[in-house]
Parts: sequence; C-alpha cells; structure tokens
Amino acid sequence: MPQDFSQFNLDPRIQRAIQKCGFTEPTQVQKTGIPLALDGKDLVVQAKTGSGKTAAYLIPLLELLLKQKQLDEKDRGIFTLILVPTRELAQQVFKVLEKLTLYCGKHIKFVNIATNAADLVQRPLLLDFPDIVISTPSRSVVHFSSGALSLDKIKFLVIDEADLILSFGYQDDMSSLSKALPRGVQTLLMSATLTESIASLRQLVCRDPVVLRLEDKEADGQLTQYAVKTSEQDKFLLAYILLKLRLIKGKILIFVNEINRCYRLKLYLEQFGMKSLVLNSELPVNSRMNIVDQFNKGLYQIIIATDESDKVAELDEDNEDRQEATNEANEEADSKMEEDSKDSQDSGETARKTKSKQKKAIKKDREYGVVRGLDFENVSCVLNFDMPTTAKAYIHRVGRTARAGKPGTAMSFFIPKSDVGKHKPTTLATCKKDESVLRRLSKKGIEPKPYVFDKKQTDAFRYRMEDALRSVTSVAVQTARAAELRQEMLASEKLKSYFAENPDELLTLTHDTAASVRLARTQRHLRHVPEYLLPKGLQAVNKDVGFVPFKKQNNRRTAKKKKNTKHRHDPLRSMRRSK
Ligand SMILES: Nc1ncnc2c1ncn2[C@@H]1O[C@H](COP(=O)(O)OP(=O)(O)OP(=O)(O)O)[C@@H](O)[C@H]1O
Repeated sequence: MPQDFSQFNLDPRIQRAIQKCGFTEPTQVQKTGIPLALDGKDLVVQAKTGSGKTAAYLIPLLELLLKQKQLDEKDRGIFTLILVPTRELAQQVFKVLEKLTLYCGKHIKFVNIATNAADLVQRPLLLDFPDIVISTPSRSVVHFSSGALSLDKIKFLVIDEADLILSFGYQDDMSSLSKALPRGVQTLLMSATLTESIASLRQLVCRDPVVLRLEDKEADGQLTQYAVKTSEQDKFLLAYILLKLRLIKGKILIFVNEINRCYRLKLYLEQFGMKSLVLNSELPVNSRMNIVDQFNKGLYQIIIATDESDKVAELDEDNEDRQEATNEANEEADSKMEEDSKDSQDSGETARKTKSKQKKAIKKDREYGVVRGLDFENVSCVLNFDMPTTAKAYIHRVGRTARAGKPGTAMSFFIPKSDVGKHKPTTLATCKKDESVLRRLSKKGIEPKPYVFDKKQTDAFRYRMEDALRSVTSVAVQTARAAELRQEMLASEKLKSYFAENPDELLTLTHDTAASVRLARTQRHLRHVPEYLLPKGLQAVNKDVGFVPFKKQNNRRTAKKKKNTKHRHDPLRSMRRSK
C-alpha cells in the first residue's frame, strides 16, 4: 500500500497541489481508495468523519480526467457528476477542487449548480461542458430535464455522504438520473456511516463494487468523549463555566436542538462578553457558508448550530427500531398464525404513518445540512448542549472535531429521563431521548466517559448564571432571531435591485434593524469573573486547546492523591465527585 503521495504516480500538477494543501502523507482512506479508483474500480467506502474522503475521490478523478484529456484533447463533455445531499457540502467540495486544480485549472473546468443562482444563469455554464459538475440530485434533475445538463458522456459518478442521499428524499431524482447515465460509469459512494439506504443506492448505480470499511484505530484515539449528567438550567451554568473560565480551549462548536435555543444561548453568552455565531436552516445558504468561513479564519471562536438533519436520521433509526421490533414479532408469530396476520396489518399501518411523517420532515430539511461533511477547521471541542436525538447524528456531530489526525474533545450534556419535566424551566421534549441515544452509542461501542463537575465549585457561579438568564427573555430571543434575518436580507445580493426600486422598504428595514441592536439588557459586571470565584490553580493550566478540568480542591484527600503523577493528568480522576 502506498505510504506516500509520490507512490501514486500522479500528474506532477496534482502532486504540487497536494503539497500546497499541506498534505504530507495520505490518510488511511486515501492510501486504500486512491489506487483502487485509479484502477477503474467502483467503490463503496465507509471511513470515519474527517478522514479525508473528499481528497480520496477527487485526486483519482482529476488524475483520470487529465489522462483522458492527454489522449484526446478535443473531446468535450460533462465527464463527472458529483452528487452531495446539501448545498453547503457542494460549496465545500467546490473549494477543495479549486485547491487541487491550482496547477491544472486551465484543463479542468468545474461548476457547482447547487447554489442560489437562477437556472438561467446556470444554464450557459452547463452548456459550456465543464468537466465536473457538483450538484444535489434535485438540481441535476432540474437541469437534466431542461436539457442543459447532458449526461451522455459521464464517465465518473461520485455520491458523497451517500447514506444521506436517499434519506433526504432524493429517491425519485436518483432513479431518474441513474436511468439517464450511460453504461460503464465508474461510481464511487462515500460515507462515514453505512446504512440500509446505501444498499439500494448501490444496486441503482454500482457494478460489482469493492467495499471498503475502514476502521482507523489511530484516528479513534484522537477523540476524547465525555457525557455530563445535568439539568436544563445547569446546562447554562456549565456552559458559562466551561467557556468563561476557558476550561474548553480553542475553537468550539456548540449544538442545540432548536433554532430559538441558538439565540437564547448566544444572548446568554453575550451577557458575559462572549461573542458567538449562530448557524441554522433559517439563514440563507450564502450566509451559512460565510459564517463557516469566518469561523475557519479564526474571526470567531464559538459557533452555536442547530442540526436539523437529525430529524431525517431520527426517522431512519426509528425505522430501524421498528424493523427490529417487526422481526421479533414475526419470529414469535411463526407459532401463532392468527396473530401473525394482525401483526402484519399493524406494521403496514406503521409503515404508512412513518412514510407520511418522513415525507413531511424531508420537505422541511431538504438541501440543508450543517453537520454532514462540513469541514469546520481546527475545532478543538464539540459541545452537545442538547444531546442529538440519534446515535448517527451524534457520530456526525462529534466528527466535526478530531479531524485529519488532530486531537479533539466532545462533551455532551444529557438529562436523565426520570428528571425530564421535573425542574423549571421546562426541558426540551427531545431530552426524553438523551439516555436512549447513549444506550444506542454503547451498542455501537461508543462510550463517552462520565464526567461529574464538583458541585461546590460550580455552585459558586450559580447566581451569575441566574442573573444573566433573567435578562435573556423570550422577547429578546425572538427579537434577536428576527434581527438576524433582517440583517441577512439587507446583505442579500438578490434583494439589492428590489430595494433600489423600493427605498421606503429599505428604510423601514434598516430602522428596525438599528432599533433591535440592543436585544437583551446587558450587565457590565458579568463580563468579569472575580478572582475569589476561580478555583485554585486554574490559571496555572497553560494548554492552548482541548478540555481542561477544574483543579483538585486543596484538601487532605486530594493532597494525598497529588503524589500520584499518573492520575494528575487524568481529568476524570482530578475531579472530586459530588455524588
Ligand atoms: N492527507 C491529508 N493530510 C492532512 N490533512 C488532510 C489530508 N487529506 C485531507 N485532509 C484534511 O482533513 C480534513 C477532513 O477532510 P474531509 O473533509 O475530506 O473529511 P471527510 O472524511 O470527508 O469527513 P466527513 O465524513 O465529515 O465528510 C480537511 O481539512 C482536509 O483538508
């Protein structure tokens, strides 16, 4: 297996671009996948999030395209179709292509048609026969139907995040496209998680593929995962402590389960002088990409995101559960013929209900996806402020850190089912699933370590949390949400000409935005943490990234333990358990 990019015998222009990207050594999926793809094999690849799958398919594609161009310079056509489930991912693949074609851009043309640009604008781009088209299945179908996208000369088909393609409701689009593809297309299906839906996709588009399931043990060790049992209100307390005392260092991606909670948490953190960006499906795709860019450039350290593709995954896992339940029921039913017919009626009814539920969710979530495949750079910690509702969503969320062999931490707050609804304020309905998601993860061999904060230490900060939360009223949250949308409208290129014709509306919008700048009452004293509240020795921790636990209390018991240097670096052991 090649250990070095030079061993792939790539075109020198690609080789230089790889060096320019700073890739010194191929990742596991690249070492295994590139030679097979260069050899013309169809591939179904499952490899961990952040393991370099994008380059694993783009590098061989570019090599094969350049070779083909050398053979017949005059041959023109759309040779490659890259299908992704979301617009964000399409734009990201486009950017990676820009980097990899830095020295051969003259010979390889590519377009992304999963954008907001009007069909009329995209049409001429396609009629110019770019070598590579990046798209979502639905955008491809739109242009294929209008005759702008010709599939006659397609030689390579890539489906990235393949398991999401069908669960995003692209079944019909995929079956129309597969019928239009010529024979002998080389297909590469890539995903971090393989599900049932891959099997049907594989049947639709692959010819006897090589299946690669790559377990990168080395990369596994890079992600440290913690689960913190807490309550709704203490989530805010712990977030304050973790972020303000810089127990989490470096860039942080926080996930919540509702759009309103993005703004609540953002306003709450602002009370302590902490700036963050919000990312959700309500914002236009250009703004979303802009936000990821600003974060990647290091202009902001904290993003608060919702992960609405969760809902689609939830339906998938619900289906899996139902399938398991149905299988069990069927086994039992072998001995009870009468009950058997009732069971199948019931499961038919359930399937119908699920299908209609699925249709509704898909309509809402289509082409939006913050989590799948997006490369947030150098994220040191993923904080699940709200636990995702499926194990699969958990895997993809935490996969935004510990990418490309770098270390990372994932911390997830969970509320025990028995506590849901017990305390004020009322907890989110999704919390009911927190523990079942942890159980599912455990079945998959993923066991976040339990982490217990020292109540004595955290309680010292409680009044500050309560003080800040009081200022973040529901009205302030709604105002912030509306203000953000207004700002995005003002920034929108598309609306510029409209406002030029309707200056009064622009004036009203500008006025409303200015009026809502002060969204929540802020209290200057909350910005600083008084020295006396800080746990002893906290400032002595000089780590730049990752999770830094509270130092031990200086009492006799812990003083004894201090002698044991092995334990000193283990965050779990350095906490004094409160329960
Ligand atoms: N050979 C390499 N050496 C160093 N970094 C690499 C290499 N290949 C890719 N990377 C970097 O690794 C990061 C993750 O790559 P990529 O987004 O392709 O991962 P992925 O496997 O597609 O993840 P996901 O499943 O989340 O989509 C990117 O920042 C990319 O630039």
